[in-house]
Amino acid sequence: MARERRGFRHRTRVAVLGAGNWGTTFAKILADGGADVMLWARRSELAAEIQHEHRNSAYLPGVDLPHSLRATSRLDLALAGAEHVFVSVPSQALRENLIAAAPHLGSRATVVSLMKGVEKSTGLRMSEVISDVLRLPPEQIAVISGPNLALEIAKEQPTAAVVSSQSLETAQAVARIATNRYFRSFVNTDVVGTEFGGVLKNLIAVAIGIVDGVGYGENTKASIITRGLVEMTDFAVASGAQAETLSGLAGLGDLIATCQSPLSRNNTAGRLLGQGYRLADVVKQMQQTTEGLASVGPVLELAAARGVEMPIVEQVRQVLAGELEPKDIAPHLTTDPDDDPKGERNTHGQAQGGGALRRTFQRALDQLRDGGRRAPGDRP
Ligand SMILES: NC(=O)C1=CN([C@@H]2O[C@H](COP(=O)(O)OP(=O)(O)OC[C@H]3O[C@@H](n4cnc5c(N)ncnc54)[C@H](O)[C@@H]3O)[C@@H](O)[C@H]2O)C=CC1
Ligand SMILES: O=C(CO)COP(=O)(O)O
Repeated sequence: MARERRGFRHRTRVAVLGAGNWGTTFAKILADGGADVMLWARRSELAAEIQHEHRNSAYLPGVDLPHSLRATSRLDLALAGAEHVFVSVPSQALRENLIAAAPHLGSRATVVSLMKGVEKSTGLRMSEVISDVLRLPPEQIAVISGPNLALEIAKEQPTAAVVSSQSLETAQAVARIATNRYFRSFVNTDVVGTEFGGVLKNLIAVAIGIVDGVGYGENTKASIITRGLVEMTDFAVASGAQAETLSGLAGLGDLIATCQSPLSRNNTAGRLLGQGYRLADVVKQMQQTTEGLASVGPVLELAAARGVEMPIVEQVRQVLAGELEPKDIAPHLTTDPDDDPKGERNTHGQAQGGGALRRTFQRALDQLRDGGRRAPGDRP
């Protein structure tokens, strides 16, 4: 935490690894919040542009970066003395980057994932990969997620996010430095829910892009978003998350932002698929990280292992594999509304989950009736 001492202002030393859209934007958030930030870019030309011209023209055109933000392509310099290390590389490259960073990492540094994917080869969440490679105790690991389209934040449009760590103190310490006049970090201790919120909303955003590309309208999209949130919640709860987290910033909040915005790469990739492009062409066209395309397989494997049905995510897989026409994607709505007035059943008459979500809303209603303060979940 930045603190005053006899006129000397201590600025927390932090490193950000990965100078793409989100890494650069997050480095700006931290620098504007008063931290002493060193951003690591793989390419020396990019590091030089950020350091000397205060720009990252490839990823954030038109955005002026703070002059206090320094950049380097040397990992050892980026990590020297860093108390907190924020990581924003593509999920599939996290492990190799952590292995390279490990020798330069201070033994007490907190490592914070900014990423929204799962490792394809292991099915591990990003915080699990961090734990696996670096052998850090849970209180030195945190994750950040929320409705955070990078370019909007780089333009200083007000936004909120959640910092999550098993240790509330760690989450609060990270939230303090990751807060400034346009960015507010809330905290929770539900790492599983916070991470899976970010992973799963990408898949629903791909589905929304697909139906948008086909030309379907708002009813289809609203149905997919609503049923998608049920799938996200059931999957996350079966994985050990708290349902409340999925109705907070890292779940519903991010789902709304990503499904609505043309800035979303997942949404854009889906739209191209819906317009009839084949997956290989879409991948070629997407110059930036599109996590949802890599997460579909591992998420469905985990869902099968946990006995969770994910009809929308399964249809996304089928479209990606060329097994389903984009126009045939459907939100699997109730076929007989009288059959199940409270829940929603699929075409086979099976309950489509939603129990956890319903319980959350019920608890929130009960709290309101009791004169309670507010639903649990993201806290200031
Ligand atoms: N862009 C956004 O609005 C947000 C992105 N995220 C997450 O942040 C993570 C990174 O995404 P973006 O910054 O948007 O992606 P990006 O594609 O803009 O940037 C990725 C960066 O990683 C670098 N990179 C690529 N392969 C690498 C490797 N093997 N080793 C090291 N660096 C490598 C690229 O050169 C680039 O600088 C993703 O998990 C994404 O889901 C989270 C919130 C918002
Ligand atoms: O995570 C994001 C917004 O919160 C960014 O979404 P995309 O990765 O789809 O661009």
